[in-house]
Amino acid sequence: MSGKKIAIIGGGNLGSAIAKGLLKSGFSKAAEITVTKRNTATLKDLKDQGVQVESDNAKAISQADVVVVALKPYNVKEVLSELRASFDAKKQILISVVTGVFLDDLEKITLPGLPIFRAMPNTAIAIQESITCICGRNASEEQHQYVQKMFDQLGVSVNIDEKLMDAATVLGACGIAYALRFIRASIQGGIEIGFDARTANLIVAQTVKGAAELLIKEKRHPEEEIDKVTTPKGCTIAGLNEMEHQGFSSSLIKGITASMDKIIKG
Ligand SMILES: NC(=O)C1=CN([C@@H]2O[C@H](COP(=O)(O)OP(=O)(O)OC[C@H]3O[C@@H](n4cnc5c(N)ncnc54)[C@H](O)[C@@H]3O)[C@@H](O)[C@H]2O)C=CC1
Ligand SMILES: O=C(O)[C@@H]1CCC=N1
Repeated sequence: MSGKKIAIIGGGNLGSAIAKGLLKSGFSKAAEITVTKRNTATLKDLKDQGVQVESDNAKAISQADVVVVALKPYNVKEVLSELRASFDAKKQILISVVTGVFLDDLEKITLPGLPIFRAMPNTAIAIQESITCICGRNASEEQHQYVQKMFDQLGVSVNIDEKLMDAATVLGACGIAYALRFIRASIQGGIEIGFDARTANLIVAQTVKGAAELLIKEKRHPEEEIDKVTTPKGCTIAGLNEMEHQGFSSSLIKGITASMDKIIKG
């Protein structure tokens, strides 16, 4: 239990997922979390669990020890610059999960010297299975440890250099969508070869989970595991090679670089 009051500014997809993850993990009590949104009606689920929902950002920030900003990138400057007076650089830390807004910009919009972190999680944070890349400035060792502990409760966290934050956005945050699209395509294939959608979904999702666990728990390289599956002249290699002839790996790599270009060039 952290004991700190956390204000999440912007209770959309990610802001709400963070609140749910903090609750489920036991890192925060419901009464320690405030989630803000202009129209709080859609936050009923969180409110029913005892989370404070609020449309007044200034009030939420001034009562918080930790401010998590989960606004859309184009809203950040406008919203935060009006809230400058609510921050306290001596007592608070700011954690931004916003894509493409630098530590430099965040410090200019808020207060000089305010301990500021950028964290890039993905939506699996709602079930404590996110990968979250973190970087920060102006923070003490204790504050760094707090932020890392917070995101470790919500999955796995890794400290990175800020210059890799856009790449982290693509690989981890966008990555969950790429993985889900792989799963959806596999389900469609599974239906074509005879399964009903529900059974295909279960088989594919558990297969992907197993593949990921082999890499995470056993620290194996994917190709080492693939070699164990590909019987000579067998059906796996026939399928894999056809996928590669159709551009499977190439399309993924091109998709990843297209996402990166979109962040960099807008
Ligand atoms: N959705 C995702 O998977 C990820 C999103 N991000 C980043 O997180 C941020 C939020 O993304 P989403 O949650 O997907 O967007 P979203 O649009 O679902 O959430 C933003 C929320 O901010 C609220 N909002 C707008 N103006 C406000 C104001 N003045 N005061 C309080 N709330 C206000 C909106 O009503 C909305 O609910 C973005 O910057 C995005 O780049 C980062 C990693 C993953
Ligand atoms: O698509 C987006 O722009 C956001 C950033 C990472 C995930 N969703």
